[in-house]
Amino acid sequence: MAQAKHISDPQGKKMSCSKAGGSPPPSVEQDQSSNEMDIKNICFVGAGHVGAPSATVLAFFNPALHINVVDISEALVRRWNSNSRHLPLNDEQGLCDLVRVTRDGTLPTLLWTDDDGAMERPGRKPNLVFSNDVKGGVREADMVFLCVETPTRSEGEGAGMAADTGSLEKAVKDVARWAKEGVIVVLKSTVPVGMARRVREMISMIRPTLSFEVLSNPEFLAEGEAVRNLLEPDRVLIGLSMTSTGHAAALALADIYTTWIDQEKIQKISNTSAELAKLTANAMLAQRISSINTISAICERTGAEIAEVQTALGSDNRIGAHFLQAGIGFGGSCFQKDVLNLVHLATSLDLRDAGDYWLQVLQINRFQTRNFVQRVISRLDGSLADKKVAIFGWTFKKGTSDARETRSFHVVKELLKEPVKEITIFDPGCDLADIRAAIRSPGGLESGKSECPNSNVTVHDNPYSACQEADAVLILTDWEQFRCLPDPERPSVANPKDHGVGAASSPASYISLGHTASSGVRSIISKLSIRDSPEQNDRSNAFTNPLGHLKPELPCPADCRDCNNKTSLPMSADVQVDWKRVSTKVKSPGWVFDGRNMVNVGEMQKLGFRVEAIGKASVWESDAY
Ligand SMILES: NC(=O)c1ccc[n+]([C@@H]2O[C@H](COP(=O)([O-])OP(=O)(O)OC[C@H]3O[C@@H](n4cnc5c(N)ncnc54)[C@H](O)[C@@H]3O)[C@@H](O)[C@H]2O)c1
Ligand SMILES: O=c1ccn([C@@H]2O[C@H](COP(=O)(O)OP(=O)(O)O[C@H]3O[C@H](CO)[C@@H](O)[C@H](O)[C@H]3O)[C@@H](O)[C@H]2O)c(=O)[nH]1
Repeated sequence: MAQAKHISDPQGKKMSCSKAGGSPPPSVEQDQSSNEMDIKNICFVGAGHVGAPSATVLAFFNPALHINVVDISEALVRRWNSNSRHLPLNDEQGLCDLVRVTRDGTLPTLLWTDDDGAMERPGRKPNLVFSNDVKGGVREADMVFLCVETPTRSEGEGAGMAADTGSLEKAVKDVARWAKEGVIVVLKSTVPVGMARRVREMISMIRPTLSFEVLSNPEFLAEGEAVRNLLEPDRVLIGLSMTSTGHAAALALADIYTTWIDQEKIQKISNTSAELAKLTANAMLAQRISSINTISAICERTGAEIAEVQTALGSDNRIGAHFLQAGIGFGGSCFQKDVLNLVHLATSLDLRDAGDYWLQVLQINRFQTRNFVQRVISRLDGSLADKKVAIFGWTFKKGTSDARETRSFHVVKELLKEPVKEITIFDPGCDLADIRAAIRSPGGLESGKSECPNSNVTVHDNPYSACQEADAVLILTDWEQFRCLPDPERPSVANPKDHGVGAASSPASYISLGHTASSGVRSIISKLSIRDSPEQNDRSNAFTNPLGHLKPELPCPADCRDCNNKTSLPMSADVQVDWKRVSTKVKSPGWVFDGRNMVNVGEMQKLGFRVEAIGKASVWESDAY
């Protein structure tokens, strides 16, 4: 077991958690520094997009803590324990190496000093364990982070609006049943406002004698940037109940974060404020996208150019340049559900106008997708009968293999309302099997086939077969691979299958990715090298420079299930679509509908394409469609 991490207050007094049902102290202003909690063992419940990267980064910077990550999914845990070829989330740059360091430990290495001497840097013991043992993980823990999914409820009261907290409640029951005295429960999932209070009530009801605290610690990482966001968050919110034990628990959590995050970034606020701030952050980001998308539609009809408008807006410091990229609408597992959650909250508080305001953000998102599809149909002579449409991009954004709530799905669904002859789908980062599963899922695209019995949707592992004889290519995800740049030196894909799975997860590619545009990896490298300084090492004892220390991996066993279930990512991240080659495949006049403003229209025209771009009036027909 790793050495105990001792978290103490400046005055060194001790205080244990109070019973949940106990009466709160008279004032929140009382002695907030008089607490000491001995955190040695942490459990993360949920090894998904949030739980696993959060646990890994926390384990990395806190080598003295033991971290268990537990999940009910056997397949997922098997992959977290596998050879790095099969690690989940291998599109999260830097994550694979951090997992290897923390899960496997490291070897001692020699370091060269300034005077050409050498000193041995000791290896590091493993302190991260993935398992399905929820009971064991919770039982040992001084602190439990709940990181399970909270999708929109599909049935019952609030269906289609409220968050489904079923998985969270199940995890809370497990905590109530098995947790030890004094446990700190940390809500990392995005939850409805009031959830911390409900969790407190649930636990006290199930186990009235247990002493515990509940903190809200919503996560703000974005997929594809998880490691960078976790290393350098804009802020860390710690929501607490304003009691002395609440403060003590918040202090214990803050002390763990300050092993790598500046104290000033940690905001201690009430549980309710933290819950509402998380929903509002996502709602406001979504709102900006919907706002700019309405303007892009106006641009298309007036001749104004969205790129110019965006630059003008973004250079106003009060507005800022982020989240002003017009497109076919926002996707992903969070924005829609969190806006709906906010609408549901406002409506349930009898604030109908406030709810309607946020609902409009989602209506505009749907409008934007329909508007784009209408434009496609209009340019293709008002009918898709006998037309083949090639979709470039399935994931909800670049840099992730995740296609939850992707707008591409909705575009294809809209297209299938027409008697379209054929739709092909190509995505450079999404597992082909996942795309096929989404098409076949209940409510998936095949349900559209009844409206369009002759339709034919196929998934391709390269862009060239997808666009063979296509009447139009639709760019729906902002993958860098789709850019058409005036650079004759840029490599093209001779055989896309040469650049396969795992490219982003081997140590070699970690280094090679460092010189690409990856700010995530650069950020890790710079953080790690900063921590080479003795002062930094003393502060947290954190391990540095994992690249020289990684333990060699054992090959997969002959019967490795994950080798047999091999995923197939078609292209590597630094290879562009060869648009010249595409131009030889598609049907004349070479329509390209750029839903993410990825291609350089001038360059594409030189190749003979007709491009219709978001937020740009058509140069091919003067009349509005
Ligand atoms: N995905 C993101 O980028 C992101 C970012 C910030 C916040 N969030 C929020 O974080 C939460 C988790 O999101 P996610 O994307 O990581 O979800 P996910 O689906 O990727 O992972 C959730 C995991 O929890 C496991 N799980 C469910 N119930 C369990 C239980 N009772 N015991 C043990 N394991 C259980 C599931 O098997 C799954 O692996 C959600 O509330 C989400 O809104 C997500
Ligand atoms: O200017 C922009 C920016 C984004 N998008 C789209 O918006 C969606 C969401 O993008 P992004 O926010 O980058 O991805 P997520 O991984 O969904 O992250 C969001 O949702 C997470 C889950 O709550 C939060 O933690 C993050 O802070 C929040 O950015 C994607 O479809 C993007 O293509 C645009 O259309 N225009």
